[in-house]
Amino acid sequence: MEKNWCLSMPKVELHAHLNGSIRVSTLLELAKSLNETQKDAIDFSQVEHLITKCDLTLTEVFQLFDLIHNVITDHNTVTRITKEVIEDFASDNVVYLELRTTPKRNDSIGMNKRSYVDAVIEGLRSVSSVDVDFIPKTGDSKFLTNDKCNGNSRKRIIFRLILSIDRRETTEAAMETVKLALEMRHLGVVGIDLSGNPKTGEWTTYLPALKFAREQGLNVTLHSGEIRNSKEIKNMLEFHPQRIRHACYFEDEHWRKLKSSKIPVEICLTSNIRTFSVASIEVHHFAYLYKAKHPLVLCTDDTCVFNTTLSEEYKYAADSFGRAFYFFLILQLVN
Ligand SMILES: CNc1ncnc2c1ncn2[C@@H]1O[C@H](COP(=O)(O)O)[C@@H](O)[C@H]1O
Ligand SMILES: [Zn+2]
Repeated sequence: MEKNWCLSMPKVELHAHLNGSIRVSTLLELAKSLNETQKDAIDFSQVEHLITKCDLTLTEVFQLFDLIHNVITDHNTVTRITKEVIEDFASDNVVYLELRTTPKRNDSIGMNKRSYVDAVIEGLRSVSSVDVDFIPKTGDSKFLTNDKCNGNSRKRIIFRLILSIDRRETTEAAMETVKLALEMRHLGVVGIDLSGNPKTGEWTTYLPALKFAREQGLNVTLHSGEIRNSKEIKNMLEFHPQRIRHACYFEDEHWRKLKSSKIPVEICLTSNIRTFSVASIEVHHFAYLYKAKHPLVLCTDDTCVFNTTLSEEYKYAADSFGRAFYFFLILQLVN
C-alpha cells in the first residue's frame, strides 16, 4: 500500500510513551553533550549502538529506556521533548493523541512527580506549529489551549495525557501518581497505565492504586501478556481494564475471556516483532482478533526505540494482512 496514503489519512494514536518517542536526533544530541560535559554520566557509544540496532530483546529495550532517562533529567528537557513529540505526531497526521508518561522524581534538581507533569504541560503550551487542544471542553477552560492565532484554518491535534505507573515503583508511589492524575484532570489527564519491564515486580503491588483510580472515574489501561505469565494475564482480564496492550502471550482461556469482555486491544506490530514477543508478522494475533471483529487500534508504542511512525504501522498492517485491512481503513475514514 502507498506510504503517502497512510501518511495523509487522519489517524488516532492511543499508545505512545513520551520518553520512548523522543526524536532520535535529540536523543543523540543530548547524550553527546552529556558525554562531553560529564564523562561518567552516560555511555554515548551504548546509546548509539542500541538506537541503531535492528532487533532489540526486551532486556535491551529496557536498557535503552534507562539510558534515555539518564539523558532526560531536567524540566526544560521534558518540555522540549514533549513539544517535539507532538510536532512529530502532528506531521504524521495524527489528529488525536493520547500520550503516556511516568511522572518522575529527581531530588538533585528539585523535580517531583507534579513538577515533571507541569513540564509536560508546558511542552504542550510551547508548540507553535499546530494548535494543541488539550483541555476537556468545560466552563471557562478554553483559554488554556495553545491556540495562538484563533484561526480555524490551522492544523489541530487533540491531546490527552495518561500517567503511567512503572513496575519498579512502590504501592505508595503508584498512589501518588493516581492522586496527581485526579488533580490534573482539568488539564486533560484521562487515565492511568501500568507499564515497565514485565519481568519486574508484581502487578498486585499496584492493585490498590488501580482500584482507587477506577473508583474515582479514571480510565485504566494495562500492559498485559508481553511475556508468558498466565496467572497475571488472567487476573488482569478479571480486573477488566478499559484497554489492554500487547496480548502476545495470551492462551485459549485468555482469548475467550478477552473476546467476551470486548476489552479493546492496543496493537503495536513493530514493537512486538522487533522485541521477539511475536515470532513473525504472519502469526501475529492482529489477524485473529481482526477476523473476530474484536475492537483493536494500531499504535506505535515507542517511535524512537522502534524506529517507526503510525503511518508506517498502518502500512505494515495493510501490506501484511492484505485487502481486507485496506477496506477496514476506508470504512474508518468514511465513518
Ligand atoms: C516495549 N514495550 C514496553 N513495555 C512496557 N513498558 C514500556 C514499553 N515501552 C515503554 N514502556 C514504559 O514507558 C517508559 C518510557 O516512557 P516514559 O518515561 O514513561 O515517558 C519505560 O521506562 C517503560 O516504563
Ligand atoms: Zn507500551
